Amino acid sequence: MRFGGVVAINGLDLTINQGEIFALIGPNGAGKTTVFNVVTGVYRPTEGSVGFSGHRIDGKKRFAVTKLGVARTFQNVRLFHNMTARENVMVGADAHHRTGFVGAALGLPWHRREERDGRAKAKELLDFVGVSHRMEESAKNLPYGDQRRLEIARALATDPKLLLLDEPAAGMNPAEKIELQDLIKRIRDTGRTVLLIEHDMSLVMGISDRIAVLDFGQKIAEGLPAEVQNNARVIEAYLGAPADAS
Ligand SMILES: Nc1ncnc2c1ncn2[C@@H]1O[C@H](COP(=O)(O)OP(=O)(O)OP(=O)(O)O)[C@@H](O)[C@H]1O
Repeated sequence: MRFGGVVAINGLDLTINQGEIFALIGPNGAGKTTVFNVVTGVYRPTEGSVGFSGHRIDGKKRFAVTKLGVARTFQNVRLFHNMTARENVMVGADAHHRTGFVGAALGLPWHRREERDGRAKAKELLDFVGVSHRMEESAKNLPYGDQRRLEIARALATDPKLLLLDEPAAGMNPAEKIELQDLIKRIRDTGRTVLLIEHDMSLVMGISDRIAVLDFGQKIAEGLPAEVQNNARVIEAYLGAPADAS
């Protein structure tokens, strides 16, 4: 993937298995968020392809990728600040609803049923992420850690097979990180696949089934947490010095 003269991802070959927690790590600017943007249809890759669940999805529109079962959260929280937590989750679920705007405006019966089901589903998801006690509060009044979990609930509302989390632990305190770790495992345990970008190494090492390391748009290592942690190229990329330098 190029942006003018910048090659953000270069010859990257990644296979993520169904039902695993896969982490994408690497120094700032390595290309991690660009991978998310290419997978979710924000950018059409200048070369290469992306396959998901038997479909080729590179270049597809964002809503089409969502419909196929891919959802994401963003590096910076993106919520509807004046809507309640529950409404934010219901908006997330709209990607799968039948009626849309016209049905809502006409008050069609199946729209009313969807609305009722949507409210119940939203509560369930907020319970699942641990924010249901604040579901009628405006998103902007939630503590930061709860906003991040609300974002995850909103992404889950589309019932994704693959969930992409972009730095979910950023700005969280240690207790919130432990809860997040547990939440990500529970998401995987419901049968979903999780692709994670994260800078917090203890979180990454603690929950990932496999890890790939990017540096300047290229994959420099891939494997189990213990393998990646001890890889000389990875240590070099992070420390910015040859691995054997003393
Ligand atoms: N829309 C864009 N236009 C131009 N350059 C871009 C664009 N998006 C990303 N880049 C460039 O691509 C490279 C990879 O950026 P990317 O945001 O994917 O890195 P990252 O690994 O997610 O970094 P970070 O950990 O800091 O979020 C950077 O050099 C960045 O400046």
